[in-house]
Amino acid sequence: MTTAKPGLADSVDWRLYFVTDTPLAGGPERVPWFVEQAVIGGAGVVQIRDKTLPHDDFLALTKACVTANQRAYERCGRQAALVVNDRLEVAEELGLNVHMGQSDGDIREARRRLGDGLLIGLSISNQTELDAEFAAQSADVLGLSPIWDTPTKTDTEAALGLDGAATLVQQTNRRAKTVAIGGISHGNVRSVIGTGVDGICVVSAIAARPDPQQAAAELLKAWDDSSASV
Ligand SMILES: Cc1ncc(COP(=O)(O)OP(=O)(O)O)c(N)n1
Ligand SMILES: Cc1nc(C(=O)O)sc1CCOP(=O)(O)O
Ligand SMILES: [Mg+2]
Repeated sequence: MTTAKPGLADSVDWRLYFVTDTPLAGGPERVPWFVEQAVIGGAGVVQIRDKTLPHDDFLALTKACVTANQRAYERCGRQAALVVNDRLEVAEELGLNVHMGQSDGDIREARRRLGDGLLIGLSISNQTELDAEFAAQSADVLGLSPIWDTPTKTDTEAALGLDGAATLVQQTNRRAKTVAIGGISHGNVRSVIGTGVDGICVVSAIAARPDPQQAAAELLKAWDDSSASV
């Protein structure tokens, strides 16, 4: 077993990928509202990320986000692919996709446990990491990280910049989906889309905005505006 079954990654709309942030939302009880608003605004993927909650609280938060995603579906007819950050046991228990960093454990073990009906994301910060992953591919989507330094997460590798991201996208030969993360805002999103990634991934550009639904809709619209030039 390697990547997920054929067609699964293609069935996801990667263009706008929202990663939750509990402090920015104002606490765990506020996170599901941000998820619902982001999905109604057009996010095709939502990652539940909380680096500090104990297991049971994170499990409850993730379940509440599943419900929020269903509520969004009832309101707008669309729902997002849900991804669990780091916590493979929660992804396994709830039957959700997972995103892992380079230090989050063995991605091949994650594939064995999740099977081929769920998607696995992996953070990639340089060519060496990309080569290592493709030597025995398990990931369906690569988070190119970070594009720029960001106050939202400071323990990152060196920033790739637009040229670094574009080079990595080319090196994938489309063997995996690519999403860009780190420092992406309404002001620079079009330049990131121009690197050839399948999606842009944001935290604060949605989670720190008073109207997350509108913020998401504006970010998604950047794809329409740029489609003539990509
Ligand atoms: C889509 C996406 N890409 C990269 C990351 C960062 O993952 P990681 O390096 O494991 O850092 P944490 O998010 O776990 O702090 C991501 N979460 N999502
Ligand atoms: C969760 C995360 N991972 C990153 C990485 O580079 O791996 S940067 C990041 C946070 C991105 O936040 P914002 O959109 O507010 O810049
Ligand atoms: Mg991680």
